[in-house]
Amino acid sequence: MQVKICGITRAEQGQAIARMGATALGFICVARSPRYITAEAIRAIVPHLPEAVERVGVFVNATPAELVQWVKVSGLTAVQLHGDESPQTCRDLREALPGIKLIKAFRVKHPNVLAQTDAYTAWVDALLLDAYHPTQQGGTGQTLDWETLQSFRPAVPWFLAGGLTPANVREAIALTHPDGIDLSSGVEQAPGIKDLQKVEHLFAQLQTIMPTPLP
Ligand SMILES: O=C(O)c1ccccc1N[C@@H]1O[C@H](COP(=O)(O)O)[C@@H](O)[C@H]1O
Repeated sequence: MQVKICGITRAEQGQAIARMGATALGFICVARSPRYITAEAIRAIVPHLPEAVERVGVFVNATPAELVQWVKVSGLTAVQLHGDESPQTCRDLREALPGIKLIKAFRVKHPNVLAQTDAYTAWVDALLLDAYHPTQQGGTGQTLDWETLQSFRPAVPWFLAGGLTPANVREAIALTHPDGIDLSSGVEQAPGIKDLQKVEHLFAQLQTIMPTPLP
């Protein structure tokens, strides 16, 4: 099970969370987010992290040229496309960002969004499903209707996101069987500041359902 913890802004927190067993750390590269971090600040954090941990930049409708520049400056190993990026944009990014993993995120307003994901799987490494919110693009703490995801089995691995917490993560996994989970506001004390006790509680919960969830 992949475990991505998103909204990292501090090196010591990223390091501690990686040590607890996160397989990926997310950095919010969206200027209007309260969890925003610059490319230069990510670059300063990266040397403190284990090499094996994926460093995921989260973007909303950034252009390919902007993404190339962010990756070059920051040391990201993956980008999460959390806006309305088209399959063609993902295809272009595949070429523009060789060696960088692409994760296409969908904010699921209605279950029919799931059918749209098929058009992306040839161009991305993973999908991510997040909850829909009318005014915010992510980090909302809203959950999806997990019942509607029970038979979601795309051709690439997928992450469940949206309002996951140490208290609900076991039920969410049991109902949806994702390849990975992604948590942000459910393990933070304030936007951009993680609550390490909550993260520890999360991994303790995961340990009860997967004896060896950690890398
Ligand atoms: O966290 C943000 O501020 C954010 C801003 C813009 C796009 C995505 C953002 N976060 C992503 O939201 C999901 C779920 O967050 P939560 O667990 O419900 O708080 C996660 O994938 C973040 O990467």
